[in-house]
Amino acid sequence: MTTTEPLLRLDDVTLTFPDGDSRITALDRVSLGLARGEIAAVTGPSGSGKSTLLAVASTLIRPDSGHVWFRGDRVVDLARLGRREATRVRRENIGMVFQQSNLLSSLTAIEQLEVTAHLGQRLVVPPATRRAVRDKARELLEAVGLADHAGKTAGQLSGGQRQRVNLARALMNDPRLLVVDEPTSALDQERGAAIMDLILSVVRERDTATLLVTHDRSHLHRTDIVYRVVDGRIEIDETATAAA
Ligand SMILES: Nc1ncnc2c1ncn2[C@@H]1O[C@H](COP(=O)(O)OP(=O)(O)OP(=O)(O)O)[C@@H](O)[C@H]1O
Repeated sequence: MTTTEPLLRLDDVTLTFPDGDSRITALDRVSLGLARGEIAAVTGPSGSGKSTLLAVASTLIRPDSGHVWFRGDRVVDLARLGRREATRVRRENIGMVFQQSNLLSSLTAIEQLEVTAHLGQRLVVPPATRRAVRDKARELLEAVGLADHAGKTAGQLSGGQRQRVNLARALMNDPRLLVVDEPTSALDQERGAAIMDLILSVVRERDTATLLVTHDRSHLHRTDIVYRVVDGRIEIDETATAAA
């Protein structure tokens, strides 16, 4: 890759899963590039491979073949990393927001963010670092409109509020890449629209490259490019992209 290369580049990525006696092709020779700060929507029918694409882009699954070039401190091929190195790259560079908020039920909103920041650090964290982490967590909770809810546990928050904490947590380590998988599917329409609006505003403001899987077409015009995945193959949705 040269310096003009994108943050993330998938080259001819294929991934299959076992399916009885045969295998199902979840990603079929997928290629795409995502520039720094670019927001890409990923649409397509159920079972077409969207979540699998995000899993590959965020090191959770290694594809059978192809390359997943990621430009962090140095350029690495996520498709070739061992588990340990993949975890390190993910923690340092990639934030994830999934359909369910999967917060730790006993922790308060601010603690959810702090735990993420301290993951991978030494067991004894210096007080100055702890303070800086807390300030950062407060600032992010404020950015997602939860400044007054920092002390509430996951169970004391509504679904929409939990998803806001989830977003703030995903941004805690200033990821170069954010992957977001159907963040509104567990919410009613109004709350879903508010979360989508928040995600798009926050990533744009922070210039965070984002891969956003969504069924909600009403926000596509706020993204930079719209992809469509059908049967594991990816193509640019020219009409939706032109309107973006
Ligand atoms: N862990 C797995 N084991 C076996 N098959 C899988 C696994 N994960 C996904 N698949 C299959 O791979 C294909 C793509 O699934 P994927 O979850 O990526 O689709 P999707 O587009 O995200 O669907 P949805 O919109 O319903 O979430 C599907 O046929 C699915 O059944």
